[in-house]
Amino acid sequence: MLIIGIAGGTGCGKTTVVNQILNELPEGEVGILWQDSYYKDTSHLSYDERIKINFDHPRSIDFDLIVAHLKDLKNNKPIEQPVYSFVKHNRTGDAILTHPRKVMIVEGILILANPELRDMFDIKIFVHADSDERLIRRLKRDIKERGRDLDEVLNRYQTTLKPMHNQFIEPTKEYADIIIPTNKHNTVAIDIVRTIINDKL
Ligand SMILES: Nc1ncnc2c1ncn2[C@@H]1O[C@H](COP(=O)(O)OP(=O)(O)O)[C@@H](O)[C@H]1O
Ligand SMILES: Nc1ccn([C@@H]2O[C@H](COP(=O)(O)O)[C@@H](O)[C@H]2O)c(=O)n1
Repeated sequence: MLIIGIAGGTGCGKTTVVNQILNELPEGEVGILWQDSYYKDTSHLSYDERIKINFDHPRSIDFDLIVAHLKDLKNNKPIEQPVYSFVKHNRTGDAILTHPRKVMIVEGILILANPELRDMFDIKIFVHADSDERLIRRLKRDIKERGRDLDEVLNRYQTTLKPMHNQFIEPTKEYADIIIPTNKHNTVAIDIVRTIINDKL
């Protein structure tokens, strides 16, 4: 099994890169773990308490569960990946049966910040877009897809997202084997990643 970690700040284009890689590889050979699926269970908190959580800090993520799931997949065991709701700020209680595949991708803002998880990756990719570009993309996406408004996104950006990005996410760029710039669509980088994956398979 080849395990690829894809990190980068919110809105940099990680999901887009994952989908581009998926399109380039044979169906059924690639599986994905989304870091967002592994936000800690917050069922014990009220909605008003949940919206105050700092979702850009590593302690908001259940890294132990990601690592355990990745180990199971490596041992050829399927796992139940939790489903997360950005609207409820909590796990939904559902899970997606995720089977081991030749290539497993782990995607998320903080996946290179946890040493145990980081050490499990054969290839580490950091997707980069300038912070103004990421903020614009995040604003559009969160309003359209995640039930947010302008004030919520800008307030979260100033209070937690930007400082956490500078403290925990940007520094993990140094661990990357490949940095993909996505201020524009970058088909050359995707071709290179596809070639590397095919080479290793
Ligand atoms: N290279 C790019 N150029 C322009 N827009 C992009 C690019 N990559 C992603 N986007 C757009 O930016 C938004 C956030 O991208 P996404 O892949 O969801 O980022 P992430 O998963 O890193 O948060 C999406 O609406 C997506 O269509
Ligand atoms: N309930 C939540 C949980 C997380 N977020 C934000 O999601 C971002 C990470 O996801 P990307 O797809 O953008 O990589 C992160 O920056 C959190 O602030 C949220 O808004 N609500």
